[in-house]
Amino acid sequence: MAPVSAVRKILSKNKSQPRPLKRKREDEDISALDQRVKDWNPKENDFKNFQDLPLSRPTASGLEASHFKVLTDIQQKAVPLALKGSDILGAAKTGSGKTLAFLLPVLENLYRKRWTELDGLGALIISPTRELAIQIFEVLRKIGRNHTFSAGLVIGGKSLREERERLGRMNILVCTPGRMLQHMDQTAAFEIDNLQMLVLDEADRILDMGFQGTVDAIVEHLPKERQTLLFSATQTKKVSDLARLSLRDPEYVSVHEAASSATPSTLQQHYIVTPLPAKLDTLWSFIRANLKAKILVFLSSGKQVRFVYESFRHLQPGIPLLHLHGRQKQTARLDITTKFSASKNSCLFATDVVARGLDFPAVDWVIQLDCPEDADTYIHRVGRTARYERNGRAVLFLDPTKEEGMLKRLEQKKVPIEKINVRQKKQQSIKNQLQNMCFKDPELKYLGQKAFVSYVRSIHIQKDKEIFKINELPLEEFSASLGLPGAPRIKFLKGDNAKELKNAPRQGMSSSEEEDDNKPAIGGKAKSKKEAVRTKYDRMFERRNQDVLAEHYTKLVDNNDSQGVDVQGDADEDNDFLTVKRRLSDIGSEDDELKTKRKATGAKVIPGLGKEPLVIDSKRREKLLKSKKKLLKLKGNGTKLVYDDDGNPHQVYELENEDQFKQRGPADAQRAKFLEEERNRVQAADLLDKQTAKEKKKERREMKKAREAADREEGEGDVRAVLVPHEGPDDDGQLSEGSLPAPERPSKRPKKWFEDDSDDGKNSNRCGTARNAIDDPDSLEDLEAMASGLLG
Ligand SMILES: Nc1ncnc2c1ncn2[C@@H]1O[C@H](COP(=O)(O)OP(=O)(O)OP(=O)(O)O)[C@@H](O)[C@H]1O
Repeated sequence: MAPVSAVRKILSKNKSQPRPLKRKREDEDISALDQRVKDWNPKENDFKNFQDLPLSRPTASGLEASHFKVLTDIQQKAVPLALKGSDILGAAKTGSGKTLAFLLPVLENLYRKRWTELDGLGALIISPTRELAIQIFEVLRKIGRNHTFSAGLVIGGKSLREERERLGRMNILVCTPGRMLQHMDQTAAFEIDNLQMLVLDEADRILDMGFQGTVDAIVEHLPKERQTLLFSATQTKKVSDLARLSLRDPEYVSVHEAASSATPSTLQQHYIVTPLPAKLDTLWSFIRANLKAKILVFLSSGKQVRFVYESFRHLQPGIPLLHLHGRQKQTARLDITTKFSASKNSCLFATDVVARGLDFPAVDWVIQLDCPEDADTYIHRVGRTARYERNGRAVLFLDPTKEEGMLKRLEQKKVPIEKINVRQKKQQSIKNQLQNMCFKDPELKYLGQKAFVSYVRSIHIQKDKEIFKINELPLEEFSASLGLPGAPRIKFLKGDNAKELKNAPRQGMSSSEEEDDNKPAIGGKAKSKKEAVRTKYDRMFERRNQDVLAEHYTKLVDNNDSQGVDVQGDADEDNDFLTVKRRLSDIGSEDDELKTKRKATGAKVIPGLGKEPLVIDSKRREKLLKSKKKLLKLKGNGTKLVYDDDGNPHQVYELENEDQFKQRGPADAQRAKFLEEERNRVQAADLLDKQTAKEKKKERREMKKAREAADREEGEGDVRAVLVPHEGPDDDGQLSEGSLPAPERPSKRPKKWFEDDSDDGKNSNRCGTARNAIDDPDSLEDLEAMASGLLG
């Protein structure tokens, strides 16, 4: 997992005031602030700066230290309403400061509620991608530096157990939907009943088809009484979406709705029409002409990203190249975003995994080599440049078949875009070089083939057929332009039907958190057959040399000689519970055979398990009986029996006869019933576990509260926590499931963990604690090192 913060407690060094007196003062301050917020009327009060807002001292000083002074439009409109507790539907252009617009109310509202570590999770912030979640967490860390909340990041990439151990003590969580749901379902000690605020950043994306099931399930776990904030540059107003979140009279705050364009005014937007087979030449020529720029290039799939990155890298354009897509490891992804953020000139090839929310500083150009799936995606992609009053430029590459349709969509969304032409003099062709490279390097050729297939598939699955017309594309020439000897044959999956089309953008356009662009496109059926899901029963029957199953196995599987078993030839045709049909009456025939043999020879017969019976028909064989070891070999293993309540022995695995099985109804119905019963059983057990864990936790919390109250009375010290990411083991050791960590005893003053330009040593938190300087972390490892340094 990514870092999760630890709760730190800091001893106040201010000895001048007795402790109970200080606490009383703070209580009075918070009550006064609360009253100010209640009485405050944003319409009557003229305000431009953060210091004009009724904010707590920790937030105000955090904002100041982070150089935030003047509010942006969306902050001016949304923050006051959110401070007063309204549900908000916030819409504002990209790069206009929406992150602060929801983080400030989160900090302030929890602060005014006197939220402590013991109150559990107070706010949940959901982001569609890991990168964005990390970014939000970083901003939270900056402006929340002087608060006492614990905050964590739950985005996957590390073991569930590690995350689970710290979840119980978090006040604010920034997360991605999939991982969050996993915890909600599986972590007994994770309590969300107290949640006060739910925030969805990029709300329209989180509420769309790709995340629908997950988000609905998350919301089911949350209390209905809460404040909900939704933000996006392309906000959803769909009543059905809002109903799913049970918003209470939401305030729609849209600061740029009346504006003439949906994109920042500092953004220059162009498009060029370039035939599909010429697009790589045009991109190459563009990069060669802008070697000193910072360029972000969007492609429609991870495979395309890899091919263009690898082939351009071989060609050495003279600018650092980077690539990013959802199939990379988390550490690599973080490393690349950090590198691109820090670089002055570089070119990043990426999928839509970075299309939303990411705040790369000073990007000069956003190039859309592949057409976005819709105008909203276009708006988010170009929004990676021209952020917060900076200039930026964007170029959309369109092949002639897409020009008319896409322009129409952009116009409908108020996107001002102008056509420009490529200077033919500057156009260079790399087709021959690519062909040469693909010829010499089979791996590159293979990447090219996959890129081709994934491109065609991404067009095929698009919903908007006015833009994406697969039949009009010159695919043969396109494949040649990638350097391929011929266009790979593409067989579209049967699954690419209307139903799949609904989710198509998430698979084909690669913007999903769990991006999967490895779906088979060629020979899809054969592959899917091979990769069909294997159940535990399938695996059980595939096993060989298993003592317990040996007998059944030989009788049931791979035995086509109709002796006892009738195995179905084509697993694909059979969706039954088990793929094996049994004739159990035959299994019992062994005893009859033995009896006949004995009768015929007059010999003693000793039945063996899974072996030929041993017939004692000579002296030599009789001798065998004296050697236990040899006999064992012949006899095979013993039979394990289980006894029922009446004391009757049974085989461990008892197979019922087919007629009986059939009598109980069709196999499908039986399977459904079995699954349903098991599900209910597990759910009931889960509820019980959760309930027990909750009760234990509550008990401990009450004891702890009482203990702390006693401590405070004794004037032992002030309890404070700072927001700090943490991954190393806590000083209080492992936290067992369902239990709450014992409170840490503040023994020494924590080291300083954050520094920025304004931090001249005079800035201190409200407890007056000095901190040691540590640079801003730029990798997960740095975050971990920093946190463990602190804990050490
Ligand atoms: N009040 C402010 N004063 C100065 N800079 C600000 C202010 N608010 C935000 N910013 C800066 O503006 C930039 C964009 O902010 P942010 O990432 O919150 O935009 P956004 O509206 O969420 O964009 P997107 O729609 O792309 O997610 C950031 O670099 C942020 O630090």
